[in-house]
Amino acid sequence: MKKFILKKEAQREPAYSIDYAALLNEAQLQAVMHEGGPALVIAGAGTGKTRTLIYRVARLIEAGADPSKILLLTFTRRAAREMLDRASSVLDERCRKVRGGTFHFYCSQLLHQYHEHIGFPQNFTIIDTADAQDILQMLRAEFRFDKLKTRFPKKSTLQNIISAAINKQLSLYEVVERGYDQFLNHIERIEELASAYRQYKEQHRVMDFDDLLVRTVELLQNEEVLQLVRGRHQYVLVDEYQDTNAIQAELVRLFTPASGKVMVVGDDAQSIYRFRGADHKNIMRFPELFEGSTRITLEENYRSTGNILRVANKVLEQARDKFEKKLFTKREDGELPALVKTADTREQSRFVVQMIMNLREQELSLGDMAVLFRNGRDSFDLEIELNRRKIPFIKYGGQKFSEAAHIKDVLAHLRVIVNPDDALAWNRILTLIEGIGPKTAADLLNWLATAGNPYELAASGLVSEKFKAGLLGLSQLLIDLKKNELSPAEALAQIHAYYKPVCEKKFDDHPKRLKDLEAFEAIAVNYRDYPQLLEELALDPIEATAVDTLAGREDETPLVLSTIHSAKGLEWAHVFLIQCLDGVIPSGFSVDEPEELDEELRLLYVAVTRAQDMLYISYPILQHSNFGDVFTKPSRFLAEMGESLLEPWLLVDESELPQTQLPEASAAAPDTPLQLGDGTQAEVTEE
Ligand SMILES: Nc1ncnc2c1ncn2[C@@H]1O[C@H](COP(=O)(O)OP(=O)(O)OP(=O)(O)O)[C@@H](O)[C@H]1O
Repeated sequence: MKKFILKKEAQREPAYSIDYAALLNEAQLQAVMHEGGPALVIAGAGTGKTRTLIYRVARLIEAGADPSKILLLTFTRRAAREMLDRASSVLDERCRKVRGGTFHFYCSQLLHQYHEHIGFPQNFTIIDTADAQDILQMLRAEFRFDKLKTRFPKKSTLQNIISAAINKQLSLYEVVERGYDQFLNHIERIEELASAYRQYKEQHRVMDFDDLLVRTVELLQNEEVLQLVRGRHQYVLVDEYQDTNAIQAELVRLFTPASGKVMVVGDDAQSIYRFRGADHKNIMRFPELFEGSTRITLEENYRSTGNILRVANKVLEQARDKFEKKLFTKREDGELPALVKTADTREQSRFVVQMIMNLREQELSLGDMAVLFRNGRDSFDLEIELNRRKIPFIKYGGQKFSEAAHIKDVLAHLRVIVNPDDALAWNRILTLIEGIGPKTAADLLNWLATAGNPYELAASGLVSEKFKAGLLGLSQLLIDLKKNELSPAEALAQIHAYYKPVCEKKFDDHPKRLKDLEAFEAIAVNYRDYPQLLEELALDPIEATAVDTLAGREDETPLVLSTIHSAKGLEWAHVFLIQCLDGVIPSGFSVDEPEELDEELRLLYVAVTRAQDMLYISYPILQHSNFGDVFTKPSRFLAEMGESLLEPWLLVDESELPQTQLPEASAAAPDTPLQLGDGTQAEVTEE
C-alpha cells in the first residue's frame, strides 16, 4: 500500500468583518481574541463584560467555530437571549444557533436526553420551590412530625436546609449545626425526612432545581456520556461566574472539552447569591480547577460618571473580604449623586414620581429610568402612587407569575398530561373539585398509581354522587387534552373554560385572575408543546407584572421597578435607590455576621453601579407600622460618605412656601431645594 502524506495546511488569519480593535479596549480585545486554553476574566461593574462576551461569540463564529458547538451559560435565560440577539446584530443570524441558557436549563436538556442513564423516564417534570415545600409538608404530616412536643422545622425551613446541604456540599448535620442549631435535637428526623423526600421524587418522576445540577454531575460520571457531551462543545463560555457554587464549577469542568477552551467571566464584588449557596470565592478557585489558565482583568468602566463611580468605590472600600480592582472611567464627573431624606415613605414615593415626571418632561423616556430596592415589599407604596398617576411600570423580582395559585392550578392540568405520575399535580386538580377532600384525593391517588388509563377517572369506582359531575368533567377535559393535538395556547383556553367557575368560587379577586389567564394564553402562543411550556416556565418564571407587557398591551416602554437582585446586569440613565435604611440594606438579619454584611455591601455596589448619569439615594426618616410610627436610621454604609460624595437634597412642600417663592417654570438644574408640588410636575429650583 502506498502512503500519501497530507501536508498540514498553513493557518490563515481569518478575515474579520468586524473591526474588533476599534470597538474594544485592549483588555476586552485580549479576551475576545483569546485562543489558548482556560481563561478567567475578572471584570468590574460596567467594564463591558457583556459586550466582551457578545463580541467573543461573534469572533469565534467568524473564525470558523460551529455556532452549535459554542455553549454560553448565563444567569438567566433572558440574559442569554439578549446576548445572542446582540451578537446576531453585530455579526449575523448564525449567532442564534449558539447553545445558550442557564445551568439548570442546559442540565435539564441533558437529563431528558440521557434519562435512561439515571433511571428516570424521559417525561420527568420539574417542581419549583413551592412544590418542594408542599411535598415536605405532606411527608412531615405523614411521619407525624407535626405532632411532636418540641418544635419541628416548618416546610420552608426544611426545604432551605436540604437545599443548602446540596449547594454548599455539606451534610445535613453541618447545615443544621451552623444555621439552625435550635433543631439539632431533631437531626435524625430531618435526615429521615430528606431521604423520604428523595424517594418521593424518584417514585413520582419529578426533579427539583437542585436535582437538575446534582443528577447531571452524576450522569457525567458515565465516561461514554461524558465524552458525548464534551464532544458537543468546542467552546464553553460562562457569564456571572461569581454567582456559581461548587457544583456548578464542577459542571463547568465536566463540560469543558479536552482542548480546555473555557472562558468564565465574573466580578467577585457583584456576588449576591450567597443565600442560594453561591460562593464568591469560587471565582478565585478557577485557576486551581483549570491549570495554566490565563487571567484578564477589565477595569475601565464605561457606564457611570466619575461621581457615581466614586460612590461605588467607597461602598466597596468598606468590604472586609475583597479582591483589589482599580475601576476607572474616562467619562466626565457628572452631577453629584443625590442623598434624599424624606419625611416618610409617602413623601419618598411623591419625590420619586415627581422627579420621574420631571425627567420625562426633559425628553427622557420611562425606559431610561429605574427604581431599585432591597426587598419586593419596599416598593408597595410607590406602586400605589404610580398607579394613581397612571405611569406604566414593570416590576422585577416580585412574585413570579407561574407561582400564583391560579396559574399553578391551570398548569397542574398540563403536568398530569405530561407526567401521569406527578402526584402533587393530581392532588391539586382533584381537590379543586367540590366535594373532593384530602381523603378522597388520597384514595384516587392510590388508584391512579396502578390505573391503566389514569384519565378515565370514572373507572376508579370511586365516584360518589357528591362529586360525580365534577370528576367526570375533569376526566373529559384530560381525555381531550391528551387525545387532541392541541397547541399549548389552545389547551390553556380549554382549561380556562373548565377552570373559570372554580376560580370564581375560590378567589374573591377572580376577575383579575381570569384576566391573567387570558394574558397567559397570549403568551403561550410562543411555545411549541406542553413539555416545553412547563419546562420553560419552571426554569425561567415570568415576572408577575411582566405579563401585561409580554402579552403586548403596553404602548410605552414602562418604568422598571426592581429588586437589586433582579437588576443584575442591567443599566439605566437615572437610577433611584429607595428605602436605603439600616435594617433594610444591610438587612436586619445580616448585621451580626461579617460575611453577611459583606454580601449586603456587594448588593449596594450592584445597585449603585446600575446608574449611568445620575443616582438618587433616598430614605424616609419615619416609618408607619401597625405598632405606630418608628424613627429610622439611614443605612450604615452611607455613614462614611460625606458631602463630597453625596449631595444632600432638601425637600420642601410647595404648600409650605410663600407664594412669592414659587418658581415660574421648572428648572432642570439639580440643586436644592426640591419642591414637592401637587404631583403634576416636580420642580427643582436653585436656592
Ligand atoms: N469598549 C467600549 N467602548 C464603548 N462602550 C463600551 C465599551 N465597553 C463597554 N461599553 C459600554 O459600557 C456599558 C457597560 O457594559 P456592559 O453592560 O457590557 O458591562 P458589564 O461589565 O456587563 O456590567 P455589569 O457587570 O455591571 O452589569 C454598556 O453601555 C456598554 O455598551
